[in-house]
Amino acid sequence: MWWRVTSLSQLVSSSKPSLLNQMRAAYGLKLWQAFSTEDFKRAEGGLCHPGRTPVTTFVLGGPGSGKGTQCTKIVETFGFTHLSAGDLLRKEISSNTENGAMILNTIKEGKIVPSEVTVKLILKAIESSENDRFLIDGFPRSEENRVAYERVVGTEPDFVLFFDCPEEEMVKRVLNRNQGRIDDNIDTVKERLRVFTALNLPVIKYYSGKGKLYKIDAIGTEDEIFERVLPVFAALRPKTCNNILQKQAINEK
Ligand SMILES: Nc1ncnc2c1ncn2[C@@H]1O[C@H](COP(=O)(O)OP(=O)(O)O)[C@@H](O)[C@H]1O
Ligand SMILES: Nc1ccn([C@H]2C[C@H](O)[C@@H](COP(=O)(O)OP(=O)(O)O)O2)c(=O)n1
Ligand SMILES: [Mg+2]
Repeated sequence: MWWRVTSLSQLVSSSKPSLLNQMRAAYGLKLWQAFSTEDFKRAEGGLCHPGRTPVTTFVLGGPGSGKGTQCTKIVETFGFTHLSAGDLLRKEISSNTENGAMILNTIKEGKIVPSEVTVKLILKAIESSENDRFLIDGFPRSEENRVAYERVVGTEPDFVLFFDCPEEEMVKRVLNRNQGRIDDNIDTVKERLRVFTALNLPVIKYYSGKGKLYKIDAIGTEDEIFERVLPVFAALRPKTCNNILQKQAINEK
């Protein structure tokens, strides 16, 4: 199997008190404040300008798998900035920009907008934010997306979440989403599922091969799923602390 099996499953198996509450007790109410900028610093250089080294997490999964729902919870708990590629594209449509009509048609047909357009929107959003940790939701949706991002940004994401959900459940959720979205209909969702399998699964497989993928079972209540997400972020701290300690040791020599 090519999925990365995280060694964190023990952490989520018994949830009384919940892992979230255990972490709150350990770090205080606003968990993300425990993850200082220093914790997240990696190599020299930066994403968009010198000295800037944000943490980036890609959030993947089929339509209706719960990406947006879980991103909201991650933001509340860990202080990430949520950048939904779909939201950025929908904003282009409602602002009547030069690409608006093309984006609308592409989304209606369940296809993928050219990478150049989407990467530019994501970069603009990162650059206009002061934050140093980003959840990039619904991107990359194809190898073309992935390669374009890496070419422009010059780095890979720190890790990738994949919400694994059966098709039947995804269809049910999309058709009940009730947000007035032009693509939340049976014909578009069928095409989106086809596109997901053909174009997005190879990206997921790619990150699995790189050891960056965290596969999350997306069946259950929103809170149950979030309990599965938590250890992925909790694991950031010791790892990055180790890096900092190593750096300090080198500097002190
Ligand atoms: N665990 C869950 N169980 C049932 N419904 C869910 C769950 N998580 C999210 N939903 C609902 O399913 C729909 C799709 O969720 P959303 O977060 O928009 O998914 P995505 O961003 O992956 O398309 C929304 O109406 C949301 O409220
Ligand atoms: N990287 C991306 C992300 C979204 N899009 C387009 C095509 C997608 O079907 C729509 C909607 O994306 P969005 O992430 O909002 O959809 P879901 O939350 O998975 O239902 O936007 C894209 O073309 N390229
Ligand atoms: Mg979404």
